[in-house]
Amino acid sequence: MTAEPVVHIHPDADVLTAAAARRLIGRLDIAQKQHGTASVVLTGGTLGINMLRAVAADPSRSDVDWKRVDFWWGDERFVAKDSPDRNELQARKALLDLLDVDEARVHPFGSTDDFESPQAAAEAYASELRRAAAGETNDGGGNLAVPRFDVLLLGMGPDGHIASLFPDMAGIREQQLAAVGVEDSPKPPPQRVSLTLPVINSAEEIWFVVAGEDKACAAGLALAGATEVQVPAAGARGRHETLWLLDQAAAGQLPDALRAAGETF
Ligand SMILES: O=C1O[C@H](COP(=O)(O)O)[C@@H](O)[C@H](O)[C@H]1O
Repeated sequence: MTAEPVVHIHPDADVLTAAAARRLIGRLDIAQKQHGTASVVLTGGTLGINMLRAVAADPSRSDVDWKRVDFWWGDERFVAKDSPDRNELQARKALLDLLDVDEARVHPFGSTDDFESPQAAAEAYASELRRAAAGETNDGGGNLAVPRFDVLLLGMGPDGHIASLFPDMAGIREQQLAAVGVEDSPKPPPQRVSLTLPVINSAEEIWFVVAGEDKACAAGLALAGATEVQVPAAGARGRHETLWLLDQAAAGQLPDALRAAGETF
């Protein structure tokens, strides 16, 4: 089962990140009430990190018991652990360092400090996913063993890339592995590690958080039926919800029917 995209349009990037942050807090609270724990897959990128800052600033963040939240990442730049390029480091500074988290539930990708290649870091992440999946029944990843992801956040590049899956490259075509190493990312830094599309699509809910005119063309193509190889964002579908949280500028080239059906906030 996969969910058709639903579009929410916000006036600007600040309103969008504040609304997405409030929504995430509410969703994690519900997940904890249902399952005892909650899990979120974080994204890097401008909006992804600004959204985490907005979670930190939201007074309702105390609704969530952050010690019972698992934090995963959709992708990582394969650089040194203390590099400012690391999605993990940016997320820690924006949010995790301000919360009382259980470090055993924080699952960053490995860095160049620990692994010789992005492929080795990807294999290790797949093993960590398998370990976390043990004891959970989640068949969403097909033959890939993955834990339950309550919410998976995605930014999107102007080329339509999601996580570190780029148009017309090997990563977006990968169906057998849970995570892949990337050697030649068109966006620097060139070496990266990423979840694959089947694992992304095993999430209960996928939320795109996208702002800016430079993203409008890719958003329009993704929602108008482009293939995932052309526009990787087109292939991401949550099991129960696929939400496109956009600002007005990013929504500028949506198909008319979707724009009309989209909720404006
Ligand atoms: O490099 C990356 O870029 C994308 C999009 O970032 P943005 O700054 O254009 O919003 C992001 O989703 C990904 O996690 C990150 O590694």
